[in-house]
Amino acid sequence: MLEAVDLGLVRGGRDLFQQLSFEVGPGQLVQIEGVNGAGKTSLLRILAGLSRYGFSGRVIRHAPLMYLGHHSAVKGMLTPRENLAWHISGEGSYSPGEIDDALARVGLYGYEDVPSHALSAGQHRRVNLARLYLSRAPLWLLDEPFTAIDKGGVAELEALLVRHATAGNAVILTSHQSLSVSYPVAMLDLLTGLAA
Ligand SMILES: Nc1ncnc2c1ncn2[C@@H]1O[C@H](COP(=O)(O)OP(=O)(O)OP(=O)(O)O)[C@@H](O)[C@H]1O
Repeated sequence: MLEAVDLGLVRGGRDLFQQLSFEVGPGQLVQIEGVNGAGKTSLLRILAGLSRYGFSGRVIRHAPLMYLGHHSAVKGMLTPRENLAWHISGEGSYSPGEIDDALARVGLYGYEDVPSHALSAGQHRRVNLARLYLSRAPLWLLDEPFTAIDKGGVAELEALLVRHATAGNAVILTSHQSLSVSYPVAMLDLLTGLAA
């Protein structure tokens, strides 16, 4: 689904990674590991095609992807329903029922029409995560998807990622926590590459 070939990135005079090559195929759940500032977000943005310059190597994408960034892109003036509809408008057409169903799946039933500035940090993240329930992209690139999510939400999200991978899709994510899933998680180290 995705090939990274000889990727290299220097930031602030520091080599974050060099000659990093790996392939991610159907069914794979890949976790990028590394300490704060190691370059996980930078790599994910390169993989997503959001960083076009400043790195060496190339990325070959064989499948449509969805990227969910670290920072919440939820507009405070809009409701969760409006935010979600806006975010997924480029991916296809969805009925109001599908949008409400996605919000319900992330625990936002009853909050569909509340201005988003009145929601908590975790609820903001959940508005973003609702996009995954509507996504038709086979490859998901997720930057710290568990941030600010409570225990129940983490378990549901883990189950969703496993379902996505099991269905022959792929997920690449950054996270500082280990996933509690009964599914193989391939660890991607920025210095040594993808563990077999
Ligand atoms: N726009 C930028 N300009 C210059 N340096 C940057 C920029 N963005 C990130 N960096 C630097 O690149 C390094 C890697 O940042 P990145 O956000 O990719 O790390 P990370 O592994 O995701 O960290 P964390 O676990 O803290 O989220 C950091 O040292 C950071 O200071």
